[in-house]
Amino acid sequence: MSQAEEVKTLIAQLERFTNSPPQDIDNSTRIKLREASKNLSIAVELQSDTLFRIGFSTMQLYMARVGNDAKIWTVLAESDGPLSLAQIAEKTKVDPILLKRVLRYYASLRMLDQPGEDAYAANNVTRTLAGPGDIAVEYFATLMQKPFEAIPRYLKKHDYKNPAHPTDSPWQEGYETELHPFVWLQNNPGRFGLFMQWVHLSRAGLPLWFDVFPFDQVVGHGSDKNIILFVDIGSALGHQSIALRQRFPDLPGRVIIQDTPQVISAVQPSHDIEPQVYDFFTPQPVKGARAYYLRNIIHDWPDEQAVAILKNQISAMSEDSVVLIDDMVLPEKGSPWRATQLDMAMMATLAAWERSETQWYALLEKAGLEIVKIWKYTEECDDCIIVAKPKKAV
Ligand SMILES: C[S@@+](CC[C@H](N)C(=O)[O-])C[C@H]1O[C@@H](n2cnc3c(N)ncnc32)[C@H](O)[C@@H]1O
Repeated sequence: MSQAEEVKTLIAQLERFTNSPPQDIDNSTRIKLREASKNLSIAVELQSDTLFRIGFSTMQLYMARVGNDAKIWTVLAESDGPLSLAQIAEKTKVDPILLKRVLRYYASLRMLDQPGEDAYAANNVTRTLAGPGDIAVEYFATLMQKPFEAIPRYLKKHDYKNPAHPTDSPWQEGYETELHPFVWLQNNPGRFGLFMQWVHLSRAGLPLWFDVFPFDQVVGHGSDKNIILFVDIGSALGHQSIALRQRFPDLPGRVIIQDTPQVISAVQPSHDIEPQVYDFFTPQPVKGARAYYLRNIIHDWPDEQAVAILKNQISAMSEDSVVLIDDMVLPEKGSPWRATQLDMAMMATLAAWERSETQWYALLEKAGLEIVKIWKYTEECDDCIIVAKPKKAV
């Protein structure tokens, strides 16, 4: 077969799968298929394709927001079948002349399907944007817009040094503030709520850490109702602790969630979980717990603060205690794009970072901890549970 014939066959196969996406494949194969087709698409780009793809990348976000604001996504997603332009205009009150242009844009970027000249239907992207996607669009188009836009300005001004001070990053440049984002967010409760929703949503649908890490065996073995089983530090509203209780309903032991006064005051007590105000820059007050769990906490901070947080836990640990760090552990090559984008967001907002395995070993060494084992539980972000113990106790 000539290369031209080979390509023709591949195009036919890709079109077939695009029209009817394969259902009977495991998640790992689905990711490989997604990446292979995306990589191929970029590999065959002309110069002008690249310029349009990158140059217009923010347009898609703002046009997605138009779809939220004008309820185009929900109108389509709630319909049992395709709708005409007139029907969508009637329900959304968007000028039909404008609407036709907007729908044409969405169809060209597969944000909806257009099965006929005057027929528009929801696809997988539309349904995401109508559902939880509206939160993500709102988050990136509002809260993240200023720090992201400030990245080049900030880096140039700072001679391209890696941001390493928590209150000196593109966030402060973009918002013209001296406040750390967590303090800024506390002063802006509406924005804080949006941030928390995004934190939750950003991992929706991915495996949970105890799908891979055998918590009941490694941490919960021989537990009883009097032991402190799990301390969830910087827990937010405690989603992970609730999920843990739901997964191991018969595992006895106390579960404590800790966060700032503002967050803890918003917690609705449930699942026998004890909320507690705690500042992780002070020594841990809960002594001798089986597990001190930090999910997406250490990645929020540069090394100096990360070490301080970890040292504050060591002073409370007993022989049986472990630290469980739930964060990304990036490989030296081939990090997933979700992870690298989150890493740039950490740089832009918190002067913080997602760390590679080498960097985790170095950081924990500085904090006086030794890594016992790293359990990877997502392919999308290389999320891992790092099990660590104080150096002397290993
Ligand atoms: C990125 S969120 C992670 C939340 C949660 N662990 C999760 O993975 O969903 C960081 C959390 O750290 C909390 N936090 C920030 N500074 C803190 C401090 N000094 N002491 C305790 N919690 C703090 C924030 O309120 C927020 O809930």
